Amino acid sequence: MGIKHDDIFEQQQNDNELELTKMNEISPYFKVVETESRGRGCFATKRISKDTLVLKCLRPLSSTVVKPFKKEVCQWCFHYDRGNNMKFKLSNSTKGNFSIFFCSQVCLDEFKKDDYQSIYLNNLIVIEKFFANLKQDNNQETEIKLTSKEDIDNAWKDVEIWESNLPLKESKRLNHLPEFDSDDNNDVYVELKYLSGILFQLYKSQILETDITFMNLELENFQLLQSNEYSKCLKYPYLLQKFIKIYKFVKILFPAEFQFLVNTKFIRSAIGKELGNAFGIWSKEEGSNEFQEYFGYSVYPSASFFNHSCSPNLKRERIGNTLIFKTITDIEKNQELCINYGYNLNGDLLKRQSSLKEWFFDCNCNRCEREKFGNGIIE
Ligand SMILES: C[S@@+](CC[C@H](N)C(=O)[O-])C[C@H]1O[C@@H](n2cnc3c(N)ncnc32)[C@H](O)[C@@H]1O
Repeated sequence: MGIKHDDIFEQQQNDNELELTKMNEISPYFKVVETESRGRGCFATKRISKDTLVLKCLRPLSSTVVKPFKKEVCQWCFHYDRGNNMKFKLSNSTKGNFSIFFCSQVCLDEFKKDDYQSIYLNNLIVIEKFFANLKQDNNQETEIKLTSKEDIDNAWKDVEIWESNLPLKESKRLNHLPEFDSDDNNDVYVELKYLSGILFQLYKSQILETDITFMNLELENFQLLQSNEYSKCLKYPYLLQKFIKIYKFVKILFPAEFQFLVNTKFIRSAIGKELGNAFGIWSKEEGSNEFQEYFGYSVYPSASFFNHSCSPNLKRERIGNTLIFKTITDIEKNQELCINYGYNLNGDLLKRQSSLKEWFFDCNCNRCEREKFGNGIIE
C-alpha cells in the first residue's frame, strides 16, 4: 500500500518543525524565521543591548586555505606571521614529502585530536601531492553555454553515466580521471580541501558516537543551507566543468571511507552551499585600514542564516578559527539581526547593489529600500 497524501503532508510538517527547532537552537538571542523577500533571517527574541555577543561559532565545519598560503597560514587557527612559514607540520611518510602546516604544537594537537585515524590528514596530503606538479594550462577547454537549470542537470546526468562505467579496480579507475592543469591550482584545489573537511566530519558523525554536540548541530544546520549552484553556474558556465572535475576527483581519489556519502546530489549541494554561505578568511578583519590578504574560506553553518544589510546591526570578528557576532547598536525584540557581507557600505545605492550581485541577490535591506524609494527608482 502506498503512502497517503496526508501522511506525506504530515511528514513534511514534522520536517519543517524539526528544521525550525534545529535552527532555533543556534542562539537564545534570535530565532530563524522565513521572511517575505530574502529567504530566512534571524530575528531578535528579546531586546538586546549594544555590544552583546549573540553568536559564537567555536570552529568551522570545514575550511580551506588557498595554495599560495598553504605553508604560511596555520591550517587550524589561520594564524599568519608576515609571510614566514609555519614551524609545525604533519606529514604522511608513505606519501612523499608533503605536509600540512600549523603555527604551534597546540594547533597541531587539536587537528590530530579531531582527525580520526588520520583519514583527514591523508586525504589532504593526497590533494597536495596531486596539485604539486600540474602542467601549464593549455587553454584547450571548450567554452560551454548554459541557458537553463536543465542544461546543468543534464551535464550531471552524463557524470552519473561516467560513474556507472567506472571499473572496480582502483588502478584502472585512475585512467578515468579528467585532465587537470595549473589553472586548477586555485579553485579546484581549494574546493577539494573544503569538500574533504565536510565529508570527513559527516563520516565521523555517522561512524562515531560523538559527544561534540556543536559539530553535530553544525552538520544539521549545514543540511539546511541554501545552495547557489544554479545561479553561479548560469552566470559562470566554465564553473560547471570545474565542478564536474571536482566530482570525478572525489569519486576516484578520496578515501574509501567517504564513498558511501559521495553521489552527485550531495556533492552538488555541498559545493552550492559553499558558494552562498562561506566566510572569507582574511589577514585583517573587516573595517581595518590595513591591506587585506585573502587566505581562503570556511563554513560555519550556524552563522549562515544572517542576511546582509547595508546598515548592519551586527559585527563579525574572527579570533583564530572562532567567529563571533556582536551587536553594534541596541536592538528591539523582533528586529532582524544583519551583518555586512563584506562590502564597502559608503557607496551609493547602485554601487552597493552591483557589488552584491556576486552574491546573486538584489539587496532589499531597509537602507536600500529607503534609498530606492527616495531616488525614485521604485515608483
Ligand atoms: C548566507 S545566506 C542568508 C540566509 C538565507 N536568507 C537563507 O534563507 O538561507 C545568503 C542569501 O540570503 C539572501 N539575502 C541575504 N541578504 C539579503 C538582502 N539584503 N536582500 C535580499 N536577499 C538577501 C540571498 O539569497 C543570499 O544569497
